[in-house]
Amino acid sequence: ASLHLTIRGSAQQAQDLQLWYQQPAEKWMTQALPLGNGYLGAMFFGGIDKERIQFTEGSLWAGGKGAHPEYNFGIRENAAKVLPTIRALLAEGKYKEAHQLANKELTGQIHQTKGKTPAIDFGAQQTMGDLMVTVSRKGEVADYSRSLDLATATGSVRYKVGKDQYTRSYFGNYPSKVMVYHYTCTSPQTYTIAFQTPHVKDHEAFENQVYRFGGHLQNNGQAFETAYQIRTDGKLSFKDGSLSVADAHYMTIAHTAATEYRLQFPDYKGHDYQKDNQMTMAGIRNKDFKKLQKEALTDYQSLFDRVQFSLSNGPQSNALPTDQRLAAHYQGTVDLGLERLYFQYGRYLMISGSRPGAISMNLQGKWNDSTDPPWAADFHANINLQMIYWPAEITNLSECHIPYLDLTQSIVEPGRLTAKHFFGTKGWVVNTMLNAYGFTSPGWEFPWGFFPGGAGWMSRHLWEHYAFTKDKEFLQKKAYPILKEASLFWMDYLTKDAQGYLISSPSYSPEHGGISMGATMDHQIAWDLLSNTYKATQILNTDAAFAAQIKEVKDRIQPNQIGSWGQLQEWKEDKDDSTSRHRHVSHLYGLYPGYQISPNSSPDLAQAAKVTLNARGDEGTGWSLAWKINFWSRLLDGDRAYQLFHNLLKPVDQAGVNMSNGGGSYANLLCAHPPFQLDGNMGATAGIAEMLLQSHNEVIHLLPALPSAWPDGEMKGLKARGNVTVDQKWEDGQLVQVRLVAQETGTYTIQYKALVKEIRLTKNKAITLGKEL
Ligand SMILES: C[C@@H]1O[C@@H](O)[C@@H](O)[C@H](O)[C@@H]1O
Repeated sequence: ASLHLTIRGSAQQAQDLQLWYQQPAEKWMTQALPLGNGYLGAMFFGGIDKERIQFTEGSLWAGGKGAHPEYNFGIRENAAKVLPTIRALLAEGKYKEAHQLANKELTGQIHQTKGKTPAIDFGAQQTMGDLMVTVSRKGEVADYSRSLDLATATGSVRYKVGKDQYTRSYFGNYPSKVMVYHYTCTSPQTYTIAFQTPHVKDHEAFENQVYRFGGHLQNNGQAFETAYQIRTDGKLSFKDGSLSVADAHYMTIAHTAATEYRLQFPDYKGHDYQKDNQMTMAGIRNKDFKKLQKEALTDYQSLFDRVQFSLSNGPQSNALPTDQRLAAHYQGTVDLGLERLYFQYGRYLMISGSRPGAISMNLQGKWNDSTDPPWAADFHANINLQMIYWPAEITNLSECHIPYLDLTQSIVEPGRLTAKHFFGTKGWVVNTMLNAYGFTSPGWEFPWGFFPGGAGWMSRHLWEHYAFTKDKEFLQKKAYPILKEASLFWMDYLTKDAQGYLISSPSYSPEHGGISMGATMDHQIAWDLLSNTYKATQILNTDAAFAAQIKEVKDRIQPNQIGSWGQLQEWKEDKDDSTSRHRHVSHLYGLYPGYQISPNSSPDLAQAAKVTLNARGDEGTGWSLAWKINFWSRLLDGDRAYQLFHNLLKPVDQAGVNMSNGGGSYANLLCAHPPFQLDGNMGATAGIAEMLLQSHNEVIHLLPALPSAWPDGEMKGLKARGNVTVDQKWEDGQLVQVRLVAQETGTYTIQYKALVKEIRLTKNKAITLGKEL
C-alpha cells in the first residue's frame, strides 16, 4: 500500500513548538516562562516597562553545618538497636507501640535554626534573586507577545510602540555557562539593570563592563556571586548598584552565577566560585551576541533534534495563546499540536535544567523563586526525583542524566552512615528525601520520613544508564560498585518471616498506611536491585560468590500477591482499602519503572495491577497522574494512558498545596501538584515515549500502547535498551514503517502486536522494515 502521510512542513512544525501569550506574566509559578543553561534556572515575566528575570543556581542551598554546628546529616547514633523490638511488636500486631518506638528512634535528627529561614538545618534550595530591567518608551503598546520556542530554546518578548519595534531574546548557553538576555528597539532607548536578592551582600563592583555581586546566605553563610557583562551601542554608566544604558538600539546582558558549593561529603564547599565567574566572563569576551546565540543553538539542537514527534490528520494549530489552548483542549477541542508540544516541553526542561558538571535537578528542577520553597525544593526520593529523570534515556538525552547519577554517587558515603546507625546494615541507604548536604537519614517524623527503598530506587538509574548506552566502562567503574553496596543493604535488612519469606520490616509504603511489616514496594525494589546487580556481575564476569548469594536472597523475597478483591496487595497482609484513592501507588513499582510485572511475563499480576488502578481512579496529584500514564502504557492500554495524559492537561491556577485530586497544568504548562513540581512534566514526557516504545523485558516492543486519539503519526529518535535508536511511522493506528539503528552488532528481539521476531542488527547500519517486520 502506498504511504501518503500528510506530515506538516518543518517550518509549521517548528512554529508549533512554541508556547505564547498575549500579555506579560504576573505570577511566577503559573505564568512566568522557564529558561536554563543546565546550571542556572531563570523565569522571565515579560513585563513591558519593567522586566523581572528571577533566577537561581541549583547549588545555592541553605542548611547543613553552616546552619547549625550540631548538624550531623540527621544521624542518630546506633538507633538500629530498637529494630529487633520493633520487629517483635509488629509480629505481635502491636502497631501503635511499634510506631511510637520508631518515631522516637528511626527519625532523622534535625536542629531548629532560630530566627532563620528555613527553620531547620535540613535547609532548602534558595532563589538567588531577580534581575530587574527597565525599558523606556513613549506611547501606547501594541501587538504584544511573549513566547518560548522549544525548537531553539529561546524566550521572546515583542511589542510595538508607534512605529518602534521592541524585541527581547533570552536563552541559556551551556558551553559558555551564561544566560543571555538581548534587547533591541528600532529607535534608541534607555535601560536600567539592577540585581535584587533576599540574601546578604558582601561585595559589589563594576569593572570592564562586568558587574559582580557577591553575597552569602544568612542561614548558613554559603557564599555565592552573580556577574553580568553588558554589551551595547548606547552609553553605559554605573551608580549605586544600578547600571544605566542610554540611547541604545541594542543591549545584551551575558549573565552567570556560582556558589562555593562542592558535591563532596562531608563539607560540601570549597568551590572557587569567584574564579569560576571570572573564567566565564573572560571566556565570552570575544563572543558577540550572534556567536553566543549560534553556540547555544548548536549545543541545544545537538540534543533536542535527536527526537522528532509528529501527529497528523488532526487540528493542531498554534493560533490560540497557550493558556487558552490548554483550556480549549480540556473542554474537548482536539489539538494534537498541544500534545506534541507538551511532550517536547519535557525534553526542553531536561536540557535546560540538567547538564554534566551541574548539580542534579530537584523537585522544581532548577526553578525556584523562594527562600522557603515547598518541601524545601529538595531531592525527594520516594517518587519525585526519580520521575524527574525518567525521560532522560528513552527520549535520547543520556547526557542530561549525569547530574542525577553524580548525585547518587555522592550520597553513598553519608548513606553508609545511615545504613549503619539506623538499620544496622552494611551498604548504603537513603530515605524519603535528601538535601544538598548528605542528609540520607529518615525524615524527622515517622512514618513519612522512613523509606529504606530510596537507595535501591535511586540506583536503578545507574543500571538503566548502562542498559540504554551499553557503556561497559561506566558499569564497571561507576554503576556496579554502587549497585553492589545498595544490594548489601537489602541482603542485611531483609528478615525471615514466619512463612520463611524474606520481608522488609519495619517498612512503610510511601505515605500510605502507617508502619508495616512487608511493604510490597520494598520487596519489589529489593528484587529489582538484586536482579540488576546480578546481571551486572554476569556482564562484568565478576564476584561469582556474591552473585550466587544475590540469587539465593532474591529468590526468597516475599513474592507479589493478589488480594481478596483481585487487587495487587500493597502489603504482605491483605488489607488494601478498595475505596482508597491515594496518590502513591507504590506497589506497582514492579510494573513501572520496574519490570517484575508485565502482561507478557505475569498476566495475573498485571490483571491485579489493573484492579488496583481502577480502584485508585484516574485523578490525583500531578505526578500521580503522570505515573499512571506509565502504568497504563506498561499494561498496553494506550487509550487509558491517553486519558490520564488528558487529565494532566487540566488547566489549574491553584498555587497552594493540594495533596489529592488537584493535579493538572498551569498556564505556562508547568506541572501542578499543586504547587509547581517538575516531576509531572517529566513523568508525562516519559509516559508518552512509553506508549510508543518499550524495551524493559529485552524485547523492543513497537507501538505497545498507541492511543486511538493518535491514528497517524511519526516518532523518530527514541531509544530502546541495548542502545538502539528507533524511528516509527504509523497510519490508521497501524505501524507502517520502522527504522532501527544499533550501536552494537547483535541479535535483537522486536515485537509488534503478537508478532515477535529476532533480527540481526549491524553497528551503525540502519535497517528499515515495513509492518511485516
Ligand atoms: C514532594 C512531595 O513528595 C511526596 O511526599 C509526595 O507524597 C507529595 O505528594 C509531594 O509530591
